[in-house]
Amino acid sequence: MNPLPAGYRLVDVPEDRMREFLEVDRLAFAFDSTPETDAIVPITFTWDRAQAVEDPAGGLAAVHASYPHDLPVPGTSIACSGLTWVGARPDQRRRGLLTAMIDSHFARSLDRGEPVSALFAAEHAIYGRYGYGSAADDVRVKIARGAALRDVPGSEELTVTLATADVAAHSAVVDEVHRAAGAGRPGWITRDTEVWRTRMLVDPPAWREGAEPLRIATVRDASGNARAFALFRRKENWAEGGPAGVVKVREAVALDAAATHRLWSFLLDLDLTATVEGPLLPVDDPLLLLLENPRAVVPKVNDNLWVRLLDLPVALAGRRYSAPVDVVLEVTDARLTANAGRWRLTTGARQDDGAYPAEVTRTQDDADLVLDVRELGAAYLGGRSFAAQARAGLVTERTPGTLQTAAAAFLWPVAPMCNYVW
Ligand SMILES: CC(=O)SCCNC(=O)CCNC(=O)[C@H](O)C(C)(C)COP(=O)(O)OP(=O)(O)OC[C@H]1O[C@@H](n2cnc3c(N)ncnc32)[C@H](O)[C@@H]1OP(=O)(O)O
Repeated sequence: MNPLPAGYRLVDVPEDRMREFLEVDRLAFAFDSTPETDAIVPITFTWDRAQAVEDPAGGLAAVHASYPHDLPVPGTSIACSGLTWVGARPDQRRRGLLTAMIDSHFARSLDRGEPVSALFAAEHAIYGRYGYGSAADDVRVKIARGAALRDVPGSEELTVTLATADVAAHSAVVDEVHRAAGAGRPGWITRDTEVWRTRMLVDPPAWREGAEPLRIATVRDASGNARAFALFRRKENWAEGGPAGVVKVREAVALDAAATHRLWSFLLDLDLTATVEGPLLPVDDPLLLLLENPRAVVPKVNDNLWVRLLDLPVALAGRRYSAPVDVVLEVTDARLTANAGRWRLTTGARQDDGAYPAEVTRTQDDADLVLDVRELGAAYLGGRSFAAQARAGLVTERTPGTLQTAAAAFLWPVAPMCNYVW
């Protein structure tokens, strides 16, 4: 455990210290809020998972919380402690407060039976030192109005309705489509509480930046079943050449190719607009394959989820594998030393879905691959190849041929991603 400076201590944060907690986060992230916005935007974590560092005078110097996520991993899902709301007051930085909070977060997560932690990183440089690996990417695209899509049979029969987004009217349909659309995608964390389902649809005026209120487009089939939705707003803009409005899409999710086609045909052809700014999309989103001219799109790829294996054998046995493998991994882990050492990962019989379960046991046998827990976290969701990591010098192959088989087993055919930042 990292020692705190003299006089500082870790404390639980009960709800009656909410104002102090939020004040630290606002100072850390340099943002302000208003009572009107606070009244609309619910706090999504629960106070039993909030923790802080108190300074010697009893004030809060740094804070964090976590969510009890059910994290989809290749072939199944696993209990995951989602680290969030991390912040240190600017006048309390760089004296080890985050490091102490991370050690505590790891210990508490393990006590709760959560073998994995995940997060969205505010800055790329922060979390690798704690053994988190960047495990997924997302892509944001800017698309010109009118961009053509390849034909998809069945798209024409689907209908689109437009409404102003409303929690009571739309949270159920948004949840239903989001849940079904992401089934089988590692990292696709669903919104499992009422508070989260509300949070996805709130629209305080302060967030609009001059654009219209949040709208929802819902795609339905002939029976009235929802097949896709997009949450978006248009921002009016008049340029010299005429109308040049922007469509800012918060979320766009579809169940299949026809629904994807229908949804994006609508978003890409709104009157008085010139550009569509997409939401977080998986790097293998069908939209990217349906565009007639993908070069007309300006893509921006960012790191998405970061993953930390807290209980290595439970975490590795808690996902499925794409191919048979029998490999000894020699792992370094400076913070959680119970993970360090050699582990044999052996897959069992192929399941009906084509994937393989695995057993993970400690071994004294010679290592086939040598790597840090950070690289194992990066590969955990199936989106980063050991072979690529080896080319970057981050994984060492000791037994020729094992890089190929282990990389094939850990990779997954569906790209990992979570489509909202928590
Ligand atoms: C999951 C999430 O919630 S992501 C949100 C993270 N929060 C933010 O980005 C808000 C603004 N930043 C902050 O509040 C703080 O700078 C924090 C929370 C990122 C770091 O808190 P601190 O208490 O200063 O971190 P701490 O002193 O424990 O630093 C540990 C190490 O990380 C390094 N470090 C910490 N933050 C950063 C950073 N943003 N960039 C580069 N290095 C960093 C420190 O230099 C130190 O390195 P060292 O061990 O080599 O000396």
